[in-house]
Amino acid sequence: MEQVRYGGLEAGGTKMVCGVANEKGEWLAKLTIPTKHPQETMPEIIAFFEEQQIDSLGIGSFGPLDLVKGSSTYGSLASTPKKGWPGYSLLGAFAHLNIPISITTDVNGAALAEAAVGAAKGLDSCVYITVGTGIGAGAVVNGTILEGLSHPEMGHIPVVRHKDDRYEGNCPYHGDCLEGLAAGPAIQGRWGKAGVELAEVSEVWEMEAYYLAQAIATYTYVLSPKRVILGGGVMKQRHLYPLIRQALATQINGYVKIGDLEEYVVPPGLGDDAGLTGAVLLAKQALVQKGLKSTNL
Ligand SMILES: Nc1ncnc2c1ncn2[C@@H]1O[C@H](COP(=O)(O)OP(=O)(O)OP(=O)(O)O)[C@@H](O)[C@H]1O
Ligand SMILES: [Zn+2]
Repeated sequence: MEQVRYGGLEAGGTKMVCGVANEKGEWLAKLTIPTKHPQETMPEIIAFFEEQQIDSLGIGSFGPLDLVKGSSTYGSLASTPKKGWPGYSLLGAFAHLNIPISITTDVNGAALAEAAVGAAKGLDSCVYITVGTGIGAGAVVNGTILEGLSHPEMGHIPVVRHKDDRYEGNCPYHGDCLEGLAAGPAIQGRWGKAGVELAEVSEVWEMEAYYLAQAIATYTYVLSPKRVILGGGVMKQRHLYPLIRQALATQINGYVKIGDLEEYVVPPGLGDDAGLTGAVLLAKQALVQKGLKSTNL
């Protein structure tokens, strides 16, 4: 029998990573191109997947996305500031391939990949948070990615301000939500320099940890995940991990029995392939759901 070919697309605001993998998860082909206007970027991606003769496709995309079941614009990008992309249907772009397609957020894809083969391997729940230009989080609950009305927007939860924080916050929708106070651009806006140049300034990271710990406490109370994975550019400041664990312990104050915090709050287990791995797992699930394949994942 010919081998199955799973297509994965990690659609990012900066770059598009495409890959094709077989059943064993071995990469058969890959393509990375910069994200420009969709009219420029998408034809190359579509041609790649056509040529690769994939059997199903998984997409983990930057958002916000319309994932409202039954919506006529299901699988389209919503109000992104990226030129040309609002309203663009990622799902529609591949409809003519006539294959099963599954689409979710990049962070849901990353959570799925981490739960399957990464830092939460063997667990049936986790939350994956990225702290970069924005803050986003995805979750696996009972072995399945979490979607509902559409997809979660965990980066935009309200947080209690740090007593020394005078920064107004920069979320265009909420001002001082989590993303508005703690994503990379908020660090730059508050302290006047990019995070990478502030590595030695302890107040910066103490405040950052205070906000991220609040988010983790909230996700812990609401979702009760078995592990929380933190990635993204800002988390390259490795000293943030112990600071976050400490702040989390203080904030939860023993109310939830978490166990070893070093095992609860962890860095990603997958490297640069995380997004693509998640996308390929979605492709596998899409094929199984269509009944075209019966093996378990
Ligand atoms: N080593 C570092 N230390 C602190 N901050 C960093 C570091 N590297 C990158 N950043 C910050 O992370 C942000 C970029 O995040 P990231 O590298 O995850 O890219 P991104 O893909 O644009 O983010 P997003 O996933 O939100 O779209 C910038 O605000 C940058 O200042
Ligand atoms: Zn917000």
